[in-house]
Amino acid sequence: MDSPARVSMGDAWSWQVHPDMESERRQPSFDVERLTNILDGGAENTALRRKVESVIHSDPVFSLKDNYFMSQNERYEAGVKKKFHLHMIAQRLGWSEHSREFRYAFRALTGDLALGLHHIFLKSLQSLGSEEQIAKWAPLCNEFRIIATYAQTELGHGTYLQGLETEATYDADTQEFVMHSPTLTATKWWPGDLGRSATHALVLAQLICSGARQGMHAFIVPIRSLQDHTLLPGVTAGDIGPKMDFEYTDNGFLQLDHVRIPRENMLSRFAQVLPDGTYIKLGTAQSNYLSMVVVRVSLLLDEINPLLEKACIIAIRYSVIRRQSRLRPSDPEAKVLDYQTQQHKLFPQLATAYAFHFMGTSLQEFFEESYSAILDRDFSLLPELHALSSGLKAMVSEFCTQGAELCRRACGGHGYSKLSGLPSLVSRVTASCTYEGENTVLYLQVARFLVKSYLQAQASPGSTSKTSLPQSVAYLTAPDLAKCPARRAADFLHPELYTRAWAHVAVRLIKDSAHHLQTRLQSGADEHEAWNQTTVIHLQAAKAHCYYITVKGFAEALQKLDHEPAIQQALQRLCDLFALHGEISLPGPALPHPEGCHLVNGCFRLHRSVFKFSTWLLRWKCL
Ligand SMILES: CCCCCCC/C=C/C(=O)SCCNC(=O)CCNC(=O)[C@H](O)C(C)(C)COP(=O)(O)OP(=O)(O)OC[C@H]1O[C@@H](n2cnc3c(N)ncnc32)[C@H](O)[C@@H]1OP(=O)(O)O
Ligand SMILES: Cc1cc2nc3c(=O)[nH]c(=O)nc-3n(C[C@H](O)[C@H](O)[C@H](O)COP(=O)(O)OP(=O)(O)OC[C@H]3O[C@@H](n4cnc5c(N)ncnc54)[C@H](O)[C@@H]3O)c2cc1C
Repeated sequence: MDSPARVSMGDAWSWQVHPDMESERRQPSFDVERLTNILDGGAENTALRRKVESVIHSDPVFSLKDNYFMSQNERYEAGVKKKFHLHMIAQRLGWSEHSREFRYAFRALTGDLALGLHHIFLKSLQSLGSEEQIAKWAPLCNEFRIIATYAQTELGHGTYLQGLETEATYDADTQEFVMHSPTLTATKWWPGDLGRSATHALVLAQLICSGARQGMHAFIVPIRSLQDHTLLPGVTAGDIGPKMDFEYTDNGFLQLDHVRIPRENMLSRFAQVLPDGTYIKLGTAQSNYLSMVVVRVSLLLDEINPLLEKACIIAIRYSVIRRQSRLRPSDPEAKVLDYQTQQHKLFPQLATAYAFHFMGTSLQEFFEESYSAILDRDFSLLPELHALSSGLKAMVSEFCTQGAELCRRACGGHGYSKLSGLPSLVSRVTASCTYEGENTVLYLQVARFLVKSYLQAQASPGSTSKTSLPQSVAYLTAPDLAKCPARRAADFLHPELYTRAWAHVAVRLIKDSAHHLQTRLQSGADEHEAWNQTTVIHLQAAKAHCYYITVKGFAEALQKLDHEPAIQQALQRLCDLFALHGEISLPGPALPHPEGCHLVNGCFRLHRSVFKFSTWLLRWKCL
């Protein structure tokens, strides 16, 4: 069970649970252990998670007590020490690289480990490498005989991958690639573990062979000696210096001066260069972007949403034991959680964390189904997977960043103390809006997919482009709501209604964005200018689509809990709150339309009643 909150009992500090916390936890309406099992994916996983957590929390090497008093160098050294200490524990206990044990250990350590990019290198190797290359390099990584990073972003380009300047020129005479940074802006900048740790880098570079530029490909480049860790000839690298967070990761820079690597070092699942320099394309133009899709999906459940979950737990526990001011002059000082404004700050964040948990689980299932097909070079599901992973990474990181900051502010002065844990959660989750694809750019990728899907849905029946739509946009062809069926506020508490309402909002925005685009084109703007002039509404459409996907995923997950009525009812309140609060937190999509206003007005009235339900529920689960 949860560790007792250390509290002051008069003058003596004790490890007993605070009486206010104790009272909140008394007489739950549902079986908390069963809900815990559901969130863990089964009782067996709960037991395993707790076993791993006890190993981590009882080991003094993993103590966090000095974290906030360390310099950047000390944080980095501590991160490396913890990483290898965990690796030795894993070897001793038989935890394998992709095991549940490792996931639980990482989560228990709040990712406070160095060499995070070493694992992103491994994911990229498994996505882009041939079976032979995986067989060669994966064991070296798993046994830490090499330490690797993923070096894609340059000083001059992070988003626009077609603009990457690092070159990989094939020399048929020696069957080697010549890796070179032709300009200052070609300097690789940001890759984690590059500044001091990595011995190898997966360098994403423009392939030049047979006299042509073939686009971005991935090359394994040795950068430091395995004997004495010094930089190899032609390699300049170092740390990029202080950052907003991630002090335990040595984000670095890299310049290559005509560094030669063997032909076999280009990852070749989707493209090959033959000894004579012939280029063989085995995938699509974007196949080498696959590793970013893989990482975006993995970050949702393993890195980003857990940061909001932790912020909610800290802030709601604080709000139960913090007493401030009086609800009535004759009352004792009130728990700040009893103020509706405090509930209005925190409960939607908790609902969001639960919504993202269930959505992330269903995205993971879709990912596993489509990823294995893509590895076999069936790319039919890749456009939908790219759109889903891009949009949901953008939305989850945006909402988790906003939510964690709200939780921090809800804790008053203590929320500004690093010792609360909240400032670090906020500064860490903030980075997720930028890394692995800047959010605006990723939302626009979704918008591009939505406009294409909408036009496909509008194509005349029987026309060649009238093929069936991908599952996640099937709602574009569903019969639209002629009028909002709700007649009173309580009608909005029906998942089927609010899911359809969100589909309606998304369809309307997608339709508006497509029509705006058409109008610009008809007024004479070329396709690029017309697109740029309508990107703000495209962004709204993409956000509404992602919110609809999340509401739908959460509601569908709860339908599978009929055998757990008490838990289902409790989580239903969270789903209601997430769905309805979205109409307020994303006011743009709903307001302009009569139904939309009806929906929002209903939400405001309803919001309070949902809060009443949730006050009682939510104090419980996360305490
Ligand atoms: C514990 C540790 C935690 C922290 C770890 C942090 C680690 C961080 C690592 C990094 O940040 S690594 C670097 C990440 N960088 C990016 O994500 C770059 C973002 N930019 C892009 O993804 C692309 O450049 C773009 C913005 C999507 C643009 O692509 P492009 O330049 O090719 O032009 P478009 O015309 O927009 O797209 C053409 C075509 O390609 C499809 N597409 C684009 N990306 C993908 C993809 N990833 N997978 C599949 N398909 C993709 C796009 O939909 C277009 O398709 P069509 O519409 O033409 O069919
Ligand atoms: C903590 C952290 C860790 C990182 N780790 C790594 C790593 O390990 N390896 C690695 O390769 N990279 C890494 N990165 C780099 C990261 O991937 C890039 O910062 C990210 O892709 C954004 O690119 P950029 O910084 O060039 O910003 P830009 O792309 O220049 O974005 C700047 C602004 O321009 C806007 N913009 C850009 N293009 C468009 C467009 N087409 N339409 C509309 N607006 C646009 C963006 O929305 C944004 O507002 C890391 C970054 C951070 C913060």
